[in-house]
Amino acid sequence: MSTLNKEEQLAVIKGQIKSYPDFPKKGVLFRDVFSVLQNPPIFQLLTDVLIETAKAIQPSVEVIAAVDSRGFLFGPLISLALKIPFVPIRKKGKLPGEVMSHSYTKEYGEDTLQVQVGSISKNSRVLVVDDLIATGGSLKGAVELIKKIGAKPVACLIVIELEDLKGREGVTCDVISLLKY
Ligand SMILES: O=P(O)(O)OC[C@H]1O[C@H](OP(=O)(O)OP(=O)(O)O)[C@H](O)[C@@H]1O
Ligand SMILES: Nc1ncnc2[nH]cnc12
Repeated sequence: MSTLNKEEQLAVIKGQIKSYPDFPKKGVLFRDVFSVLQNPPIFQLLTDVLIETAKAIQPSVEVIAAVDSRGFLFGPLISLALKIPFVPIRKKGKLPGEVMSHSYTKEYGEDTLQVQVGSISKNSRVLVVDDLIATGGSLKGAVELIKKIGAKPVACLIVIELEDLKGREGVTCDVISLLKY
């Protein structure tokens, strides 16, 4: 794998992603990132590419935040490699203590995200991680929450981008995606 250039590495990862028409609703083509995790060498390759990409972000990031739940597959791995804290942004009702909330619309429904007040130091530079951007509702919600608690979203790092849905347009920081559909 290591002899492949970046473009070839991304092509190998993309080749592992399975797509399911009409899931979870008619008209949605579901891109299943879990299919990558079923192949350890390709999961390792994806993890390495994410870590390398996160390390190159300028200004350097101080905290990794990831979106419940598929963002949790990758966010902690990146935080360990960069030796910086990991903070979860969870769906409503899952986090104890004082939280801030943001409701939003996504490709196949509505939801509310929450973050614990005090989980990220004020003015910290944050990288937001998720598996996929569709309409951008979830990512936009996560970015707004990070701002609400006084931290600074520097960029979002996403595995899969559904470009036709133009989700990145609503997100108020840089969006870096590895695989475009
Ligand atoms: O750009 P959007 O239209 O907001 O859609 C993208 C979001 O949808 C999926 O999460 P989902 O809410 O289905 O939860 P899950 O990760 O727990 O499956 C995906 O993991 C993203 O977080
Ligand atoms: N098309 C899609 N595939 C996988 N996850 C999604 N989340 C929102 N839209 C999605």
